[in-house]
Amino acid sequence: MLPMTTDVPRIQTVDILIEGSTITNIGENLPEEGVDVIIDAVGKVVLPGFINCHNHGAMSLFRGYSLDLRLMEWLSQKIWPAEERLDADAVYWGTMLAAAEMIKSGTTTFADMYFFMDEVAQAVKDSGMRAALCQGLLFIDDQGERRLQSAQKLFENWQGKADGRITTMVGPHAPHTCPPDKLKEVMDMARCFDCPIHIHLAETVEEVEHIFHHYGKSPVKYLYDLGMFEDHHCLLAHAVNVSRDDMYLLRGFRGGISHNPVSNQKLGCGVAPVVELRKMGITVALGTDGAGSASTLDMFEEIKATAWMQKNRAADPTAIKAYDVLRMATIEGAKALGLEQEVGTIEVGKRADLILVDVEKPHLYPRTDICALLAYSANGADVDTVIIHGQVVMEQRRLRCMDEKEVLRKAQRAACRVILGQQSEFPI
Ligand SMILES: CSC[C@H]1O[C@@H](n2cnc3c(O)ncnc32)[C@H](O)[C@@H]1O
Ligand SMILES: [Zn+2]
Repeated sequence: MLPMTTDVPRIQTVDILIEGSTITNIGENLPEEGVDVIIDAVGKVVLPGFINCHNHGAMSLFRGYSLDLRLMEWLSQKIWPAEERLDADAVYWGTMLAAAEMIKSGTTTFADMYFFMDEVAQAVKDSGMRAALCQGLLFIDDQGERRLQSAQKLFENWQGKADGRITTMVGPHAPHTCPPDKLKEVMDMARCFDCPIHIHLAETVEEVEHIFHHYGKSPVKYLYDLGMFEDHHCLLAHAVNVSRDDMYLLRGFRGGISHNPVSNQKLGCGVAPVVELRKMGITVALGTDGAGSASTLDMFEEIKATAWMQKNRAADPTAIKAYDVLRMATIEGAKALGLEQEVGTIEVGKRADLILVDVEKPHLYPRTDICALLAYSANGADVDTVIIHGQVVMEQRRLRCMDEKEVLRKAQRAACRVILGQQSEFPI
């Protein structure tokens, strides 16, 4: 196993004992008496499950729909009109589709910001995943107040539910969709619930220009001056277009950044200064964003994209190493969500959120440096078995908590309804 507990890679050949939802012992040749289920991990590498720190799960319904546009055109002309046709059933099956894909590619925890959060939470409960959920709070129409009430209901109904697999956050969408008075209200709400804040920040140059035009400062400085980084735990999605001054303002803030490189590349947003942020001691985790922009929810793709983009940005292949990026996908993700006491490493006392990666494959031979093979050569289809909260949710690539065919069928039907506005099928 690769426990991700140390700053440098440490591979151990050991047994892992799980009792209930918790890892209770790690060691060589642990006794088998009284153990109900034994999983033989020969030929596999056991890792902590990946933590996808920024997603809009039900946007998996928009995969392949409306591509090759700038962010604000994509959102305002295509996605937001389609999202008006969303209903509870569509969000449930869209999130189940996302959960199926995430589990099958090794993700055990995800952060989600969306609408119809009762259905998102139900899908998390049913799929067996762990998630940090927030109602998306946009104030661009007359629905802002209703969304604030939904955020309160999400906290009241779901915080700590599904055996503790669900936690909640407060989710102002972005500086350009939330006016300052609403951001203050949202910060009060986060303080009152003792919840983290999850927000998109500095994703595009257009956002930076928009905020500069209205407030005469950068998006980071705008949130800083509002007091967002004073005492709140914040999860900042993107932070691509940040200056050196912005980075100094962020130094020491509680929480972390979700770097989402595939979505950033696809939308032409730029390359986040990950190496510099990390050098300043800022936690940088990984996320996919919704499959509408990222196209897949496979964290192995984010791991590779991070490595390639940062090496290229620095014109230096030593700028970020395979193990650094694996840490960003695991323990750094746990820190960004405030869940580092629970998940992110394989340690006695932590929740049993583990993945078994099958390395008996041509593209993972010869057995040289395991970290390099996992970060640069493996892909989601190499994940064989997934355990979340002590429960085996996938074994030999078969999902155990959902009927995969039903999920595909129901998601297809929902996507037709939401995108086409009717029950008809897409032309092939
Ligand atoms: C308020 S719920 C989430 C909201 O965000 C939209 N969205 C999806 N991807 C992005 C992105 O990359 N940047 C900003 N906003 C995004 C989604 O469509 C929902 O409306
Ligand atoms: Zn997003």
